[in-house]
Amino acid sequence: MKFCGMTNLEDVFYSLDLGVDFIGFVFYKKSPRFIKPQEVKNILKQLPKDTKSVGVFIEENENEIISIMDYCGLKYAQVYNDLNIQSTIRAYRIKDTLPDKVYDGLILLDSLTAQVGGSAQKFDWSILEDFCAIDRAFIAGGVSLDNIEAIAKHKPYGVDLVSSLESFPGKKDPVKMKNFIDKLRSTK
Ligand SMILES: O=C(O)c1ccccc1N[C@@H]1O[C@H](COP(=O)(O)O)[C@@H](O)[C@H]1O
Repeated sequence: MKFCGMTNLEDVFYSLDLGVDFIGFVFYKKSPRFIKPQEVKNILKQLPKDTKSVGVFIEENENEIISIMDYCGLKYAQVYNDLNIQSTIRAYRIKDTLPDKVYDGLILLDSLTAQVGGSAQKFDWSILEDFCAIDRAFIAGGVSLDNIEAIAKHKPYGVDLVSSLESFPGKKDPVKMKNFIDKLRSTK
């Protein structure tokens, strides 16, 4: 499970307490969850060394991504193009069909909407039936307490969510986080 769009230490600590596996930080300046590399570095140095931290990169090139990851101490880069970077989560934006060929490692499927990411919009999950890479795919886009059972049926590697956990963009609601985790655990 991945909780993304972290902007503060309190939300990160609580996510880890709840047992969230991947913690995401958005470096896209147009996002309301944008966080500066310096703040991410400061947060990460206060976390256990094995925390699976993820930087979300939209506009940066390979060298810029590697430089920010090294500076912050990030473990994974979530990227939206084929890039030659180790430890990526390759994100694909889905309208109504899945890509014919997908990257070898972890992948992420989010809905294609006017804004990139954090849209709270789901794609048609019925297309996941028989998807050959479901066991290494995070499903994102509008995942919430109300639809976790529908997505769990497809047995993805994980789910990734932002909007449904927030009290406002950039700030997580602890009650929503806890309720989601409780529902997810009772669904498995
Ligand atoms: O969260 C953002 O603002 C964001 C901005 C740019 C790229 C990705 C972003 N987050 C990703 O959005 C989806 C989930 O969004 P939601 O649950 O539908 O709100 C997930 O992949 C995040 O990593």
